[in-house]
Amino acid sequence: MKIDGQPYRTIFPDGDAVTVIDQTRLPFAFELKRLASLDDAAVAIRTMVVRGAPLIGVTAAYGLALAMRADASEAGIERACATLAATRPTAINLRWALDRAAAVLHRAPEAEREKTAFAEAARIADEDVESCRSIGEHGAKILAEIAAKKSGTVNVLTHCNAGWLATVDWGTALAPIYVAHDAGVPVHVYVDETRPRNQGAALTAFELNAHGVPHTVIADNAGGHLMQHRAVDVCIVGSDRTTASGDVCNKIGTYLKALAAFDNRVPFYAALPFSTIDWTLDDGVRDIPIEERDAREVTHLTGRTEDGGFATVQVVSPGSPVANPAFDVTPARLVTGIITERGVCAASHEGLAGLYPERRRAA
Ligand SMILES: CSC[C@H]1O[C@H](OP(=O)(O)O)[C@H](O)[C@@H]1O
Repeated sequence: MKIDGQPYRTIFPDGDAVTVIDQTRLPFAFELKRLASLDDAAVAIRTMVVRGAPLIGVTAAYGLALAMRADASEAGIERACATLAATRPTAINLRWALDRAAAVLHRAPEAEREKTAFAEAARIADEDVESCRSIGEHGAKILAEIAAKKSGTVNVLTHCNAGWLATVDWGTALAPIYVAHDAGVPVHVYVDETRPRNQGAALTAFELNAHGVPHTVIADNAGGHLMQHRAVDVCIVGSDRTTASGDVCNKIGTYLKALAAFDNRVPFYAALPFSTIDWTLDDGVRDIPIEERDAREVTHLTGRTEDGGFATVQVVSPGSPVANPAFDVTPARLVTGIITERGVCAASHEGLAGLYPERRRAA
């Protein structure tokens, strides 16, 4: 997407390294960061310099390529994959990208593995851009239908950041909003701030401001009230891992929005590319690993001071124990539909197998 008229991807090759947007500095500073080694890539994922399931996967693929420069042996591939896989456990795109790139590398001569790995990472990145653009096209039809039916602005609620900053470009949940907005469909977005990392308030708001999309930032706890008062026409969220049965794992708090949507008969969609589907799982609540992040993310907040600097302050009573699960799972029964690069389907085995027949399980 564009920043001050300049087109950007969230990650791109930069000589013998890769450059990413440092998302920990947004929205108050737009800074680029060079990743020149496996460890640089691993730290960037773990500390959320880069975040968002598809972007995590692409960064891991480039991290594997950077690792090949140092050690392109079979053991080097395994060690690099283990290091990158250990950074964050929930987004399936990480494992998916590493498995895909490693399979290509095992078939390549050792001397060609660095070049081969960079080429595969670039292919994964390009595919992500095309998948997300297609998600936007399919999802925009839903928004256009709602706007036409009500003869007015379609109000979308979204949670966390599933925009172009969470992918290589376009985004997943925000892609339909960009496509609809650019096509002249009147769209307004309620942006959940999304405690504790505030990806909504910091990143989604930054994106929508940059693209000129009307939006309103709200406290996480306001969404249910707005849905009760018919202020929300549809919810669209992203996903870090969706099971073959349509259970949707996403940022903590998504499940609560889905419950409020279900209770108020507000359509609730998850937008995700093929690389976010875990075909090996059926019961997401039971089987998807939920990342537990550092307590400091809950006890402290970092933001801009009145004089334009940065500061971190404590917001929780000292000494109180803290829990910080980073994701939750919305059961398929609460999901109206899944918006993918191949179209929109029901959140079910049948729905997903209909879009991905090559994944249909033997009866
Ligand atoms: C398009 S994936 C976006 C997804 O990733 C976010 O998690 P995190 O910021 O911790 O990487 C969140 O769950 C978003 O919905």
